Amino acid sequence: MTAPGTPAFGALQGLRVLDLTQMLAGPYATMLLADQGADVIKVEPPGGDATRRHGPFLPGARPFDEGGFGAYFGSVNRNKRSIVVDLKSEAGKAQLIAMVRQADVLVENYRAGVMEGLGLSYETLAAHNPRLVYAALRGFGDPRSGETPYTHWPAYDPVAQAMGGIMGVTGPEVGGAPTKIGPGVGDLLPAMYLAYAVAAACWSVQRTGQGQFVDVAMADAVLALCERIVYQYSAAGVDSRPDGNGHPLLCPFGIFPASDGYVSLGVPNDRFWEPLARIMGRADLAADPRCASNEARVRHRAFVEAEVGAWTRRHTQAELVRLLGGRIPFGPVLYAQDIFHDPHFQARGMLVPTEQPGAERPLTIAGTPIHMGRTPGGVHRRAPLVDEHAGEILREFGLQPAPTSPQPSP
Ligand SMILES: CC(C)(COP(=O)(O)OP(=O)(O)OC[C@H]1O[C@@H](n2cnc3c(N)ncnc32)[C@H](O)[C@@H]1OP(=O)(O)O)[C@@H](O)C(=O)NCCC(=O)NCCSC(=O)C(=O)O
Repeated sequence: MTAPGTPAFGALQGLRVLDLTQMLAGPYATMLLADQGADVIKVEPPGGDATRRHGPFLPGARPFDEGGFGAYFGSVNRNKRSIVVDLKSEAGKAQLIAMVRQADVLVENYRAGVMEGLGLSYETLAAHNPRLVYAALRGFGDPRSGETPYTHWPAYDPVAQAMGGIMGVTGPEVGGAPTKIGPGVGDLLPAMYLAYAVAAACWSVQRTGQGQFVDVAMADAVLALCERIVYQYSAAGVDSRPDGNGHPLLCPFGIFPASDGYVSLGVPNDRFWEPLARIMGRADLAADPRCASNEARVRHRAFVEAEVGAWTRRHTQAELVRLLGGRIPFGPVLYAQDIFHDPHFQARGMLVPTEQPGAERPLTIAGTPIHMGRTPGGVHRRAPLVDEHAGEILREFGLQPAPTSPQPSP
């Protein structure tokens, strides 16, 4: 049956998700569900999710202490509705349990033990709804699926990036200190795994009628991304170290200078090496024993990268686009300003204007990279104000406002 608050679009239409998440990791996971049509109800603490205060704020935008939100919150909480429920009050706990009885999924990213401390453990909630898929995202996982020395450590993105192995392979090759990846992959990756796991668990509910506890650790998700360091160490005893802008097994494969910026190219096989050498005006390199195969190029990496780099830096990015685009795996290194003007991202719907309440102009946020032919997802609703949908949500669940819960905003 389709839940009343569910938008009429998306493959997950009809899936009701109670979203008790905060910061980036949990909200990104529920955003992935909401983008495909799930009815994601953000259950916020009194005062709202603290990340509402993170900017930037467009001129005139409603401030966070009046229930508004900055761009950080606006990006990852689109397509969701909001209700404030004080889970530290008896009335609030009862309200959540009543909502759980009618929901399909609950997602939270508190520290291990927080929900138990509130008397709202998975076991308690599953007793009220055995079909519930309960998804937890923590720094080092939940004790239910394996206690570790770090189970109770709080964690943010850099912690997961450091311990999951990705910082150890990122940074300058020579004398390189470990380097953090720009976007919060320590949050975003576990969020993606969690959303995938929720979808899988929901399919299992369809077949068995039973929900389950789903647990993704940030550190594990990052290691899963770094699968190469695992097999390299296992097979050859090779410890990880910063890869620089290249690849330990492929060459040329990385970033090269243009006269006015940088470009990237990936030429691991002869099918692309031969045309690259020809376009460079260096047909001799296609036959040179130092370059004849990927293995030879990896062995003579310094020579190959110097030859390719000496040629690329004589051209502008635009010239290189003309010479190499579509002929070999190639692309210019783009910054945000370039991306806003690039026809590809416009055509693919990746730059989506949304309302930031009170603001004089729309806030552009990143769209969904998922395109589905029959059940398209996308951004259909701006992020919610604090408690914005309390009235309609309570009505849909057949509930009265809890005495401690603020009245719905006008
Ligand atoms: C993010 C955290 C470090 C934040 O730590 P804390 O600020 O100490 O929060 P905790 O989760 O431990 O506890 C939350 C507290 O809020 C209370 N709480 C929560 N919701 C409610 C509501 N609705 N009503 C009343 N009280 C509430 C809850 O009972 C806890 O109270 P008390 O028990 O009384 O304190 C931690 O939650 C954590 O490690 N989470 C798992 C990993 C994770 O998701 N990290 C963030 C990734 S995002 C990221 O890195 C990034 O954005 O960058």
